[in-house]
Amino acid sequence: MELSILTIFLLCCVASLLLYVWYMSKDHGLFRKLGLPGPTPWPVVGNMMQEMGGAGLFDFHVKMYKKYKKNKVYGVFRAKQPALIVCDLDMIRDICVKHFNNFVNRQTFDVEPPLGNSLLELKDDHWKTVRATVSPSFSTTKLRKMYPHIVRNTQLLLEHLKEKHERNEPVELRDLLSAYTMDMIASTGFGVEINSLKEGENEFTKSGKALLGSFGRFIFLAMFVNFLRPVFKFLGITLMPKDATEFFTRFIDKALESRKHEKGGGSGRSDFIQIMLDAEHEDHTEHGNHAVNEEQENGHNTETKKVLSYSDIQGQAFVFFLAGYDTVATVLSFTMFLICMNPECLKKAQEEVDKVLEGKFPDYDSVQSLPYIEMCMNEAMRMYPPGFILDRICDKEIEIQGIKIPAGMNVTFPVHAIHHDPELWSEPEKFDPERFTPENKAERHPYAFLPFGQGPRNCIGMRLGLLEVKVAVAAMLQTLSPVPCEKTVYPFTQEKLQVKAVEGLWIKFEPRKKLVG
Ligand code: HEM
Repeated sequence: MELSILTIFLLCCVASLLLYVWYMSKDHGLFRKLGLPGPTPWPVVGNMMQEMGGAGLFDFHVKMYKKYKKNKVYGVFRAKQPALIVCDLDMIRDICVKHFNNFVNRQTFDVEPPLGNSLLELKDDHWKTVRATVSPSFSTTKLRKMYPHIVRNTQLLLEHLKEKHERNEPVELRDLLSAYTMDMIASTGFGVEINSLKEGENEFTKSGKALLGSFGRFIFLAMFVNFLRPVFKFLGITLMPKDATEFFTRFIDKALESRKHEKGGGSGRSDFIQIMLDAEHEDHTEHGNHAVNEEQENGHNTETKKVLSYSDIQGQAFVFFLAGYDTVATVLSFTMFLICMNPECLKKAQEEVDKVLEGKFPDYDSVQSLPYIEMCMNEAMRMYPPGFILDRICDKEIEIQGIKIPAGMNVTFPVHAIHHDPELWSEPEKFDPERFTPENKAERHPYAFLPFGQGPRNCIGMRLGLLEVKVAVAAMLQTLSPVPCEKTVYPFTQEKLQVKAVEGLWIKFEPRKKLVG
């Protein structure tokens, strides 16, 4: 009997499909074999339908965390990839700090450059060298140098909000403050003023959104068809959206190129790329004999600094855009919104600002003395942490707190679920900045609060991020009062896969005090 071409084709399709189902599901018995609990994985998708679909990522991990907390860990499969979710805070501490050398890397998917060359993705010794070189860019001295950029952009934000008030227009905090953050990054990172706040959507905010909005495409390509990567490469298909990546790469290249033609290579400028270029120059002149930087003083990364390659600089400049954009905008918008929705907190925050700043725009030193504003920011980051899930890869098999972790395993910290654990935070859905008084903090496990991760691979931009948010919150509360408006929805619905309010964060601003001097 002869088979028609169509029949052969159909048989090949069925065989490929069966092969695909087998390949994607063959390891799904791993956690059972290891004697570790977890929800039952489905063929091919593992637990992704439960994790990403249904009630959403946040609810899924809150439920699983509650169910398996007593077991310290639970296992899930993201398609064929296993991930061990760690609920035990002592285990998280040991992974991040005590056994850091066995957990240096995050899970990566060979993302193409420049993101692939950034600190987020780099591995092992290459990561250590770049991190040690870039760390001093966030020292007190360097942040002071960047401060005038922050002041200029915050003053533009205040003017913009006053105009909104004059036109009696409400503002959606997330969009507004994303534009402000983009202006701040271009300015503190590259010494360029891009005016997203005034212009509304421009190429910068559009490309920033495109990069952040590519999560679904990234997950699909990296999780379900990763084995086809050579074919993608051949066809020019990338994990990150090409146009947006190229837009930022062109901008970074132009900024780097222009420094070559400036007097002294741009030295005297106080932005992030200049600090990286100066670090290179320092190395040439001092032959690598550098003063100890702040991070080294804190016991992290005692590597000697080395010269960064062009692609290293490009990678870090790119991540300055990516890592500092949505994170800062999220913390800033939720902090302002939650303060606005809790009038007693608003009153306390404004009293503090009035007392400490004495009617003057916050300077670098005065902004360090605003403990109540900091408590409000911490509480907003507890409820809505931008890094709601963090991970590390286990290098060699190890036993931690009685749990055996195999080599190559992804260990994930469910930050959002930990931040909403009622045993750590009573009434976790309530906005209560008092949780962050020094006394209350001292009573809690130090790993109960993880907005910037922990250990040598924590957020390198933490101090800059906190500074940007604190200056903006203080300056807004000093001269304006946030008030609810007709469009305000509170409590709001959180999106299923992003730290975002479905209905938006709408408020109005009313004028308050004028600055002196
Ligand atoms: C309030 C704002 C911010 C929040 C909440 C935040 C949060 C985080 C978190 C949770 C991580 C992962 C840490 C870990 O795995 O332990 C991280 C890593 C990182 N962040 Fe931030 N971030 C913020 C602002 C910034 C800013 C302004 C920059 C830069 C310019 C930045 C650059 C980075 C980089 C480069 C990494 C990777 C570090 C490494 O792997 O060595 N972040 N951030």
